[in-house]
Amino acid sequence: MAEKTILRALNGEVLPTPPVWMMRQAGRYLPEYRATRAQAGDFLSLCYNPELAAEVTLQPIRRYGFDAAILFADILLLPQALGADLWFVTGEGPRLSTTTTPADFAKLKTKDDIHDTLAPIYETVGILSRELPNETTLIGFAGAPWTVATYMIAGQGTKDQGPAHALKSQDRETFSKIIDLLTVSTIEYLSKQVEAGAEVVKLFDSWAGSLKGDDFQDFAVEPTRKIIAELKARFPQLPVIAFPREAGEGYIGFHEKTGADCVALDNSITPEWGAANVQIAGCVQGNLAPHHMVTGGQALVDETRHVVEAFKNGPHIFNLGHGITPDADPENVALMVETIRNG
Ligand SMILES: Cc1c2[nH]c(c1CCC(=O)O)Cc1[nH]c(c(CCC(=O)O)c1C)Cc1[nH]c(c(CCC(=O)O)c1C)Cc1[nH]c(c(C)c1CCC(=O)O)C2
Repeated sequence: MAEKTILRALNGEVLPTPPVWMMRQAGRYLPEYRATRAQAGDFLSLCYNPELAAEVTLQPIRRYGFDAAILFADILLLPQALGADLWFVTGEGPRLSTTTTPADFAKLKTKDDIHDTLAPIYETVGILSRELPNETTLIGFAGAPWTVATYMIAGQGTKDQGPAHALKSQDRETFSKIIDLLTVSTIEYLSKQVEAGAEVVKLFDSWAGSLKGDDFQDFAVEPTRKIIAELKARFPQLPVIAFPREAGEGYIGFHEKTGADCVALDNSITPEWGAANVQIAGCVQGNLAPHHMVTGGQALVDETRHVVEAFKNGPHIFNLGHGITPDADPENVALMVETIRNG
């Protein structure tokens, strides 16, 4: 039987205390992260510097003793490896060269040509698998194809993913080709992470909630199912976490439809709803609202206890419902961890 708490929960075990980690746990709310990022120069230079990327991954483990470390990288490194230009505008977010026409698509590389660009990421994974404490699980990740496609098509983050929805209806062929290229490339990218030492992988589908009806099946469920099926063919023991953020009713049956071992829940659903409708099918991860890491106090303690209590009868990994924000207070994170572990 697996020893590490995260692997035990992913294997379906119900633990007396849920293991815990946080999305974006290595991030700007930590002064030591800001210092290392300044040393690297900027965010992308940090992602591609294996020593420093490993250092920021380890910082929250040292501070809080989280049960898992997530590789420090970004979901947009894959489109960059496929040939898109990528840069970050401070205070605004990512920008990419757009892929919207057959000619744009034809310029992209193939799934077999991504590894030169991504080699430093695999090196970071290798360093982490050697340096992490024995009890800490190493999580690799990628964006799910739909979410990554929304950025490639719009060239930036969008509120409603309008440009991706438009391409989907106006040039279905090009849109589908982008999704398919991302699907096969993600399989190769995650396989290399696993070979380098990732013990679990997570697929971030941050914009799954904007896919409705058949689109949710075709572009959130199906690419995720294909990626998981091929990864499990290659690595039969590999646990996979899927995060179809704001899927709502779409969360129901997501384990069975995709083969995910764990489904991560966001804050748009209550823990009770998640337990009754999603955890019945397997492990869930979540779902404390990230604002508690800013506001703290008794509400943080009460809500942390509420989440633990609601999920206590099934396999559960404690996490936030989305990434911790830069304005969070590191003391509040300590209070959350203390509350989970000591009641
Ligand atoms: C949509 C998306 C992106 N990146 C990611 C998603 C999906 C999850 C989600 O919905 O949050 C995922 C991601 N981004 C990052 C990680 C590393 C692992 C982790 O800490 O969870 C992961 C898993 C680091 C990061 N990725 C980014 C930062 C902040 C960069 C900085 O230091 O300035 C970090 C730590 C930048 C980023 N990267 C992206 C955006 C939109 C931004 C800008 C927004 C922001 O500033 O928070 C794309």
